[in-house]
Amino acid sequence: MDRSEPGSDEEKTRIVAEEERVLARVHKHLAARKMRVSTDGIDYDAELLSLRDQINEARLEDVPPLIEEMERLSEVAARRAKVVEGAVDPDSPYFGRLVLEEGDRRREVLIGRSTYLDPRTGVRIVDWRDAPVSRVYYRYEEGDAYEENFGGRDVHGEVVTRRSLAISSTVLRRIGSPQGVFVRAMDGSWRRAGESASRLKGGQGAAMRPEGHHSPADGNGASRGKLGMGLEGREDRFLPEITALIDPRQFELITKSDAGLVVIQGGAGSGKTTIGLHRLAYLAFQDPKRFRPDRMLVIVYNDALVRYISKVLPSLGLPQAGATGTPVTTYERWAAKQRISHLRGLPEEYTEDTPGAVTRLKKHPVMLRMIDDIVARASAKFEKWLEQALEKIEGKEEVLAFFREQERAPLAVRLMRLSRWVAPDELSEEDAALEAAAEASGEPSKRPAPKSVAIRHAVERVVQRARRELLDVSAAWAEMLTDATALSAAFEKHAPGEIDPDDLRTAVNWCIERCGTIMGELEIRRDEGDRAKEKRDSKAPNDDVQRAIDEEVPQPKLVARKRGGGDDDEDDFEDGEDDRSVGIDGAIETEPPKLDREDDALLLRLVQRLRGPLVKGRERLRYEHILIDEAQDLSPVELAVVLGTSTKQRSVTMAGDVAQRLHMDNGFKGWAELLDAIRPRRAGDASAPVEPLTVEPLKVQYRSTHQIIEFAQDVLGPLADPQGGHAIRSGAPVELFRFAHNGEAVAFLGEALRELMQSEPRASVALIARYPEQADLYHRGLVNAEVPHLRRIAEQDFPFKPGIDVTDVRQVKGLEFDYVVLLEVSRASYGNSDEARHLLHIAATRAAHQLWVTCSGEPSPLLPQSLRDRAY
Ligand SMILES: Nc1ncnc2c1ncn2[C@@H]1O[C@H](COP(=O)(O)OP(=O)(O)OP(=O)(O)O)[C@@H](O)[C@H]1O
Repeated sequence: MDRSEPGSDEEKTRIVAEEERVLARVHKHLAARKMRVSTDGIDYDAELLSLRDQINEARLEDVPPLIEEMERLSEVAARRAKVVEGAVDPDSPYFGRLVLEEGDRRREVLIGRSTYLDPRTGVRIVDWRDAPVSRVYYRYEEGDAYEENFGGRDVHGEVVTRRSLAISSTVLRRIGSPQGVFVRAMDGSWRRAGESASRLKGGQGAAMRPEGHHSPADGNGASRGKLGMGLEGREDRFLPEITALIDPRQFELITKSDAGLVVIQGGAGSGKTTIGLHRLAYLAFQDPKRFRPDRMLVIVYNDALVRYISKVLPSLGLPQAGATGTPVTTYERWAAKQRISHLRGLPEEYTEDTPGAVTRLKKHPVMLRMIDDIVARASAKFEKWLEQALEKIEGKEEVLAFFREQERAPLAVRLMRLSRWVAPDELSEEDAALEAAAEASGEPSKRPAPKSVAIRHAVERVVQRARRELLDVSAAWAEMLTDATALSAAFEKHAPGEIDPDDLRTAVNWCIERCGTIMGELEIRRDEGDRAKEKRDSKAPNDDVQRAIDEEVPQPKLVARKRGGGDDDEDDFEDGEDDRSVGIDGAIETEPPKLDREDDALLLRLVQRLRGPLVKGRERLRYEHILIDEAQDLSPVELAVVLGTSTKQRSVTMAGDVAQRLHMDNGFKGWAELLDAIRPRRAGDASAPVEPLTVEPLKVQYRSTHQIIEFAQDVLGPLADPQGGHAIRSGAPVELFRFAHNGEAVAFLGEALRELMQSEPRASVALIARYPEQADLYHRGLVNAEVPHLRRIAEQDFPFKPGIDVTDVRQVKGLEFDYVVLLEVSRASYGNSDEARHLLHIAATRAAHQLWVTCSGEPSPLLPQSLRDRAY
């Protein structure tokens, strides 16, 4: 469309004027209300107190109307409190405007982040989470007829006007309407989005608009060799602003049923994280009691996202993460915390150099089957002991039947139930707490308990023994990882051909060495703990559920073992910092034993299956809703552990993208396979219900331009999903720049970046290398080239501010930047492997508007041929 035709200017003027008028009216009203609230507010408390006095003194027949009046008044007071306190932010009071026509009635509804209704003035702001009005906003377009149920009434109507608005610091800055997107420039003038961008490019007609629809004629190379799209005045893409733009498909996912597992699969930048977080906010609004913020959990991929999301949660109406807020964490942090709190005494540090073969083994879905087998073997062993102990006692069959009926519960719970059943009068507080914690794991049997003292004694003896010998999680873990025969049999049975025998050997050898040391240390500490315990008053009440089921004695922090230092056993377990051992000859000695990161999941899964659900203090650790972002990068065992903390309704959102896998060794094959792997399988129950699986695809990739998405799909090669999504914006072509030497590359980029920072000081730029060392090199070079606003990001410490972040590809997952330059996309950095394809895909799709690729050696074979042909 020709943007300069007079008609479109009139349209712009009319729409802008309309919206400015509405905003002025709302501001005027809000200012007046502020005055009113402070001067003529009714004192509802006083009125209610007076009514209460009247009721006390009233005759019987007068009481009902007084009570009715009291109820009415308290409702009004509550509503008013909600509305008045409903914190309409005058800086940004709403982000959407609807004009609805129902019969001969027309009404205007503004959509915002909280509700504010004033029938007198007709100012009506409705919270976006408040259906059904929000449904009309999100699901219908301007001109659509709708049918909705408002407060029990079926209503037909038409959407006369539907606009999205960006208002910040009280100023209207952007209007989205079917007639076009209008943006306020710094000088206060209004333009259609796209106009100024193409003008900045010398009017060559390349449609580098930050908004609008993609047209194939766009992107004709007008910007070759120039970084920057003239994004002055562009809209903020941060979460709060996106609430206005959510599309009907995304809205459908946000408002999905509050029970069951939902998998959102979507290409890079299709809004998975956005939707997951809005879903959290929506659920909390619909049922604030159940979805209390602190009863939900958000697991994201990295620390940068933890920081970013914690910061934006309040804008979605959820309190800041903290004691009462929703915990936002990475899986690794969450798992380490749980593991340390449930299994004290094990090392708290992790090895940095876990071999790939070990990771592959420990993350393989077969580990879940191994854990099933361990639990089944332990139960069988217990049954055998029980049978032997009860051999000549009448009623044996009944006891065994009771134990077998509890099959669904973790072993510790089964033992506890059994001993409570035979000796109900010996109910301890711990037992009751454990039962409460295990409530979801199958009901206790209703059989009448046997009275025989002989049974009682025999059962107690066997239960005691089992608690000592069968519930030892660390021992089970060590046994599982070091039994090469059992491991290879399990692979043979469940995943034939999925592990290389050499890999298995390497992994088992590694585990034998590590588990041996760790278990040895644990053994000594237990002995010491036992001795210490003996000294203490052994009858001291212990009301800690965790300890009731914890056979391991809590210990001071494990520190380095001195070896070769002579007789210094006494020093082995000092409660102190890491005292790396120094031998007689002064040489640095062996490191203290460490776990592999992957051990956390295995240990925690064993805790869940043997001892019972994870706990927090005295209560079961349970989340009403769990959002797991980048779920494709968790292994089935890790997911099973996290999902084991969801409530019975299992309200879970898993967001992910098969194309953005980073952990190639986590056994991920697809969503269906993943869910199948974590499906509960209980001994002897092959028909356990398969969890209903809904994989919900998101098809529109909002972040990046059509050119960037095409490039990113190309580098995936055979891994690309033919059903993948599509971009809706068009921009500059992706460029490849080849240099003879990286010094030349630095000089070239230095100039382009200096220019960019000058012309677009608000732009966010990422320079993404494959390896940290490359990032260091470029960073140093660019500092010398005096590029301003330069930051070297090595540890996820992105400031989310305009400027240039020089980093490596493993840091950037889930993030986004206006411009991205991929550094050194050479054969050496991105060879022909699946991992390199995924990495390149992830790095490229961080760019919203423009992508450059540089290389000073032989270009990567993953780069599209056409790009290599036209490289600079
Ligand atoms: N309906 C929408 N309209 C406009 N922009 C949107 C919409 N939904 C999401 N976005 C924007 O698209 C970008 C990508 O969103 P988000 O980060 O949620 O995607 P993602 O699928 O999680 O991405 P990735 O897979 O790369 O982690 C963000 O800038 C977001 O604000």
